[in-house]
Amino acid sequence: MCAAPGGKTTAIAILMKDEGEVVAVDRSHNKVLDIQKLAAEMGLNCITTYKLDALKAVSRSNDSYATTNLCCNEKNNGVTIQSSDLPSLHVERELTEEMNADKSCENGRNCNKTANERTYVSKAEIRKNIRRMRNGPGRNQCSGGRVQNSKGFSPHSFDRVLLDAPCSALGLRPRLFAGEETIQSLRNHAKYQRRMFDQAVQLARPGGVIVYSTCTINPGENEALVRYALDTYKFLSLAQQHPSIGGPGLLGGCEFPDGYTEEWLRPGEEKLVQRFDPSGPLDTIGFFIAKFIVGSKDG
Ligand SMILES: C[S@@+](CC[C@H](N)C(=O)[O-])C[C@H]1O[C@@H](n2cnc3c(N)ncnc32)[C@H](O)[C@@H]1O
Repeated sequence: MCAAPGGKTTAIAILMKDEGEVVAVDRSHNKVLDIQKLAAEMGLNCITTYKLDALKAVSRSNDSYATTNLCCNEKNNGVTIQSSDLPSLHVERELTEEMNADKSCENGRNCNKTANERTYVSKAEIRKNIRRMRNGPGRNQCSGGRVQNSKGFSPHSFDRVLLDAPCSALGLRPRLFAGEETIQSLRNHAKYQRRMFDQAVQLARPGGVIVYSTCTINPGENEALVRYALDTYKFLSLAQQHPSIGGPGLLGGCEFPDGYTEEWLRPGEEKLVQRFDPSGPLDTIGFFIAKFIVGSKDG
């Protein structure tokens, strides 16, 4: 979940020796294309991509597996457009010439066509076509590939779920704190992540694994999410991670002056998560990883 641009998706596929199936979803059409491109560049075939909002990752219908629709590009009968299928540059020249010819006609010079023969192509249209040829089609017109739209997956569809959640990114060096986040926006990230995690919990089968990760050092989006997960879903337990190179998680919690409280980890849990601190001895960005085993969901 939240897979674009596909760094972790492709790493997982490589660890799986390109066998089995890795389903990568992201809510952004163009970013899903980025995953496809990366997978193709790396010669990986076991990755299936979908455009899907992680907040709606669980299907509301009874359809098994994914309910998918073609997002666009129906005219191509499902054939992925390769760059060689795009109009070539000589067409660009022809269009430019046509544009110039139109201009001449407008000026009443060098015009061999009768008014009826002339097909009017506006300059804006020509410019748009030239742009499309250079850059590929626009955002909502399938920029060079097909993106399948998923309506969600049935509960328990997956052996393992990685939720690499969108976050405040307070661990990204050298930016770190860019001043864009407020206390409220940090709390909003946490709310959003919990809702995505709720979906991940439903998608993972009993006996499966959920990994939650962020690239922020904000405990509200990390340790507090783990607390929420363990307190809400009694069938989840933290699992040891291999390799384990990050530092321990934060114990305790925090009470803010406005009364808002965050509960973090309890003794024994801190060594089961990995916290990467950009100010620490490891030369890394800030990052956080928690791995959960999904127990029986009955009772
Ligand atoms: C931290 S990045 C993921 C990086 C990626 N996992 C990788 O390793 O290459 C977060 C991603 O979440 C996606 N995203 C944000 N909100 C989403 C949502 N509601 N549903 C699905 N994806 C979402 C963004 O488009 C972004 O690509």
